Amino acid sequence: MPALTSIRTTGDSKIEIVNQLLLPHTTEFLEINTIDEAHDAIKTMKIRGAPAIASLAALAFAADLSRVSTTLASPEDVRSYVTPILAHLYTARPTAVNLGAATRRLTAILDASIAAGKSAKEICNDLISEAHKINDEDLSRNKSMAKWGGDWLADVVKQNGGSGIELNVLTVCNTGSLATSGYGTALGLITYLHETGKLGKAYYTQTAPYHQGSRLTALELQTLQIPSVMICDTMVGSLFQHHNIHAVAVGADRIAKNGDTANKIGTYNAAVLAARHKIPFIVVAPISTVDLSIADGSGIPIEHRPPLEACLVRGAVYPPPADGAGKQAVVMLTPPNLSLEGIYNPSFDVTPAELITAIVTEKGVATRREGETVFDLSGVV
Ligand SMILES: CSC[C@H]1O[C@H](OP(=O)(O)O)[C@H](O)[C@@H]1O
Repeated sequence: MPALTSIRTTGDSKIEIVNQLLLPHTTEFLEINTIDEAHDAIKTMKIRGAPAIASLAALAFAADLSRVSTTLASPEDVRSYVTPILAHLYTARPTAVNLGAATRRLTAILDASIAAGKSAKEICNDLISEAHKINDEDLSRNKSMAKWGGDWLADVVKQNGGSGIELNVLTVCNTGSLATSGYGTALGLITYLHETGKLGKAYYTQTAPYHQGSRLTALELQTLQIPSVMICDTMVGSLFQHHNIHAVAVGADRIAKNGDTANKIGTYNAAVLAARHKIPFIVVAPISTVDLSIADGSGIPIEHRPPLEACLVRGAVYPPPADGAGKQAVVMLTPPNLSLEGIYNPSFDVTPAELITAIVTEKGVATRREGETVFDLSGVV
């Protein structure tokens, strides 16, 4: 069965996303026809995943500019039109830097094309072409990262006396094709180990409250026929105590210059427990996730989602109705009179660099020097 996809473009260049709020039991594709629809889909998490939201923003930008380019007579008309659009898209979600990297990259193309004295039409073509590259390049870099990280892990296990096969890897959240433009980041590493005969089992946390793990990673691993085990978020410590886990591999939403990494809430917990059990902790993320303008994790903005989202269990009724159509089951987990002020709901946490064993990008694997608590990422960005 083919891998799932977060975004697809149809023959007549329409953009469609799968509504991830309804997965796994309902697969519904939504057309994204405007910038505002793209912004809303990102903000409400119909689409999520740091690289995937950057890809949708870029594709929506390109489609919008294609529609209006003939009305933009001068380079300054182009600048006046695209600048507020890029600024608006960046406001959709604050923590993942890939979205900001994409808008900055398009702004740089705008500046360079104007400085080169190009016509409005040429500038629009340059921007549209670059926007499509942002989406198109994701798949190949994910496969590069998967190989870098998978080969590194197998070598480390062998250096420590292991066989380098039957590797059991825990992951948090969802970092597969539903979070990217294909193959995934941390889940790409797990897929690579499976494809090369080195994987034992993939373990994954449910990742409440959005349940990226139980709703999305479960679906992806079953689709890819990768042997897997789901655990509740509270079970990571017990898993490490009673099972032979060779590594934890996670994605990232923003990596600071020193290697401190923001990722889905619960990642820090897993990192602390991995350190306690001397299990390698690997972050897998494209260079566009590294934010060298931020010195350390204290500078990473952490998104707090609406408190009500922490009280809901999104999913489907079980067993699925006879007609097979999944229903959106939304269950209030708290007393109806609970004040929303009494709910803490950060969507991400920051794992200090000292708890991270390796950071993998499409350029290679970075590890900390002996005795160092921070990374020098210059070799992998
Ligand atoms: C491919 S990395 C995806 C990254 O994004 C997820 O967050 P969200 O589902 O809220 O977009 C999670 O942090 C993943 O690691």
